[in-house]
Amino acid sequence: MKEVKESRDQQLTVALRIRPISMVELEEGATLIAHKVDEQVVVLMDPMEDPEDILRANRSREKSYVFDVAFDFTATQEMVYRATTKGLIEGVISGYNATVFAYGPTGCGKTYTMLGTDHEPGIYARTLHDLFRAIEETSDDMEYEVSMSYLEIYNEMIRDLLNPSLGFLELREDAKGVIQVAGITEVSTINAKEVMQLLLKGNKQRMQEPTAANQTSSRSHAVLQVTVRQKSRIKNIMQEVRVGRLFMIDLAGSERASQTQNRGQRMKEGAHINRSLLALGNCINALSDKGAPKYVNYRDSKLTRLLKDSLGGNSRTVMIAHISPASSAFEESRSTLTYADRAKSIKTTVKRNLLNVSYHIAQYTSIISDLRSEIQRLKCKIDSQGATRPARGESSTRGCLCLGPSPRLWLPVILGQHERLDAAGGQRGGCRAQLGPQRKSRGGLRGHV
Ligand SMILES: Nc1ncnc2c1ncn2[C@@H]1O[C@H](COP(=O)(O)OP(=O)(O)OP(=O)(O)O)[C@@H](O)[C@H]1O
Repeated sequence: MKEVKESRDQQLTVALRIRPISMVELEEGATLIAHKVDEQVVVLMDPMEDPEDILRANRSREKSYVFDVAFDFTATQEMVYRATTKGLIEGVISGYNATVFAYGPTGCGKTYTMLGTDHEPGIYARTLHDLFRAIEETSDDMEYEVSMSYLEIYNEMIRDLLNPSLGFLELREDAKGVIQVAGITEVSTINAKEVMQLLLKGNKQRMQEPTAANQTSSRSHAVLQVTVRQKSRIKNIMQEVRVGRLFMIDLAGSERASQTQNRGQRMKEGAHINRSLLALGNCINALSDKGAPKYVNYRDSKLTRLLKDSLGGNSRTVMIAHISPASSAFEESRSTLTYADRAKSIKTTVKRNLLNVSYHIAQYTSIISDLRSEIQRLKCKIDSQGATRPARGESSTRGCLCLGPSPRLWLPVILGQHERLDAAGGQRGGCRAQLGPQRKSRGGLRGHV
C-alpha cells in the first residue's frame, strides 16, 4: 500500500453566528450589543462605555470584525449549512479530510447549529443527507464504504458514545502520524437516516446538565467522525482507494464559573472544559502567529491532540463561532470574537488521501467475485429500468452474455444491427457464449459495464 501526496495550502474558514436574544436575557434588562452589519462584518459595542464621557468622546464605542461569513437571528439553519459546510462534501467523498467545529460560550447556540431540532435540523443531518446523495449520484462509476464513530471528551477522558460500556479510550498516533482512538466502535452505515439514528442514540449518552447559563448545557466536547472510502468500479491490478474523513464537532461551552454559578462537580467539569479550550486557544494563537514559526503544543489536551490535523495539518476546516447579542454577555462575546478573528489566519495543508493497492495473484478470485456481484447489480439495474432481456437462444440488437454459474449473470454487450449473440449453456460450472460470425471477425466483444 502506498500513500500518494499532492498538497495545497488552505486558509481556515471562519463563520460567526449571533443567536437571537433570549427571554431570560431580556428579563434581566440586557440590551442588544452585537450586530451583523453586512454579509461578513459584525460589530460589538461596549455596554460599559459612557457616551457622555468627554475624555473618550472621540473613541469609537464599537469594534468591528470581518469573517468569511456572518449570520444573525434572521439566518436559517439551511443558510448556515450552505455557507459553511455544504461545499466540503464533494471533497470528502473524493478523499479529502474536512472538519467543522462549533465554538463559543455556553448557551450561545453551538448544539443548535450542529444538531438542531426535529423541525430545524442542523449541520449533522443536512451534511449526512447530502453526503449520501452525492454518493448515490456517483455510484455508477464509484464504489463506496462509509463508516462512523461518535465520541465525547468529558473531564479529559474519551468515551465511545456508540458503546459507552467500553470505558475510557486512549489516543494513539499511527505510523503516518494520524491520531486514532484505540478500540473505538466504527459502524458501517448505508444511509443518512441510519447515521442520524446512531447519532441520536449516542447523544442520549452525552454528558448534559443544566447550568445557570443553559438548561441543557453540553458538558463535553462531542466528535462525530464519518469516513468515506471511494474506489473505482473498474477493477485493475492497481486499485486506487481514496479515504476522506469528516469531523463534525460540538464543543462544550467556554464559561466563567461566576456566570454559570457552578460548584463541585460542575466546577471541576468547567476546569477540564476550560483546560481543553485553553489548549485550543493556545494552539490557535501559535498557529495564527504571523511571525516566526512557533511550537504548537497539541499535546496539552485530548481535544487539541484529536484536532491536530484539523487545525494545522491535512484538513479543510470550518470554524463556526457563536455569540449572544446581549449586553450581559459582552466579555464572552469579545473573547470569542478575538479568537475567531485570529483563527482566520490559520493555514492548513490539504492533500488527497490516496492509497494505491496492488493486488496479489491470490486476490484475483475475490476480484472476480466482485466483478460478478457488479454484473449482477448492473443486471438488476437494467431490469428495473425495464430493459427487455432476450430469452435464451434469441437474437437481439442489445444482447446479453451469460457468465458463470447459477444464478446466471448477464453482461450486456453492444451489438450492431445484424450482429447476433446467442447465450448458450447456463449449466453449473460456467456457460459458453457463442458469437455470431460478424462479431467474431471483428476480433472480440465489447463489454458494456
Ligand atoms: N439560532 C438560534 N435560533 C433559535 N434558538 C437558538 C439559536 N441558537 C440557540 N438557540 C437556543 O438557545 C439555547 C441554547 O443553545 P445551545 O444549547 O445550542 O447552546 P450551546 O452553545 O450548545 O450551549 P452549551 O455550550 O452549554 O452546550 C437553546 O434553547 C437553543 O434552542
